[in-house]
Amino acid sequence: MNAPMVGQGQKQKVAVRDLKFFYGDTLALKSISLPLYDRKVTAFIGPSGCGKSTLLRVLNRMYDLYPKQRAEGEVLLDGENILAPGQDLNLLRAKVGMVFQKPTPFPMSIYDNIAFGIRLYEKVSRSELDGRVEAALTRAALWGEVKDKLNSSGLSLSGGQQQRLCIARTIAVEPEVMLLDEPASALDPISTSRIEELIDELKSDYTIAIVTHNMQQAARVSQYTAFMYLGELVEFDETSRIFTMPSDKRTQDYITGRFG
Ligand SMILES: Nc1ncnc2c1ncn2[C@@H]1O[C@H](COP(=O)(O)OP(=O)(O)OP(=O)(O)O)[C@@H](O)[C@H]1O
Repeated sequence: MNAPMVGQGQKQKVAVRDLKFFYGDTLALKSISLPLYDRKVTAFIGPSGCGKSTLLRVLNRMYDLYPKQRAEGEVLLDGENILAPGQDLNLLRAKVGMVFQKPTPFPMSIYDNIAFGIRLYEKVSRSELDGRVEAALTRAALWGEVKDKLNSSGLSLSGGQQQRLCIARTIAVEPEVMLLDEPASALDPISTSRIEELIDELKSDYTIAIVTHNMQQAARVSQYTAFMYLGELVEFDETSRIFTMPSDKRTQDYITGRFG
């Protein structure tokens, strides 16, 4: 595997080292090592069941909510192993935010969807909160569409708007890393391209990992791509290389649609 040579000179915001992941006795990730470079987008691709979502869920210890799931190895965030015991998981999840495939707004107003997370982590005045809500919605390219109905339910928005609301909610707590699990797969083509534009824009401030089944999307939005197969990392490289001259035949077969 060619990971150590790729992206030399770039800062590794996250370094995954020899990561194994178990669902009970089943090994779902087999010694994965890869970097997430600072303020770059890394796409995780591969056939269904290869472990993309599992890998993503390790990066903010989402799996911790489930007693039979466990990870071995290291995931260094700015050099600190987030898998080590004694981590403050709330703080970790504020630093490493996640957006899911299906938009999941809270059943509350648009304003409160954003304000909720801020209030959870910080004590801020009402006027400061207003500013933070506006800034997050603006950053998620949603402010113009919702500024006159901030008290309406988040659930009253369209699917694409709901997903941008969820991205705004993640941005509002000022994370450093954003994990996106097929964020556009439930959306129409116009909403999808808005989300892709947004990802491109967000990478100036955030380190982003995205799981996608859409090869064109991976090629459009990411600078680095990890191709996984049966719980292994087959290849990690610059996206342009993965899609033009992959070094492994399985990657070649996958990106040309021969399997998966
Ligand atoms: N809760 C679970 N309990 C047991 N095994 C699981 C669980 N979730 C996932 N797995 C197994 O772990 C492996 C990786 O699954 P994962 O969901 O990470 O794959 P994926 O690449 O994200 O797939 P997809 O593209 O279909 O979403 C699969 O073999 C899957 O069956």
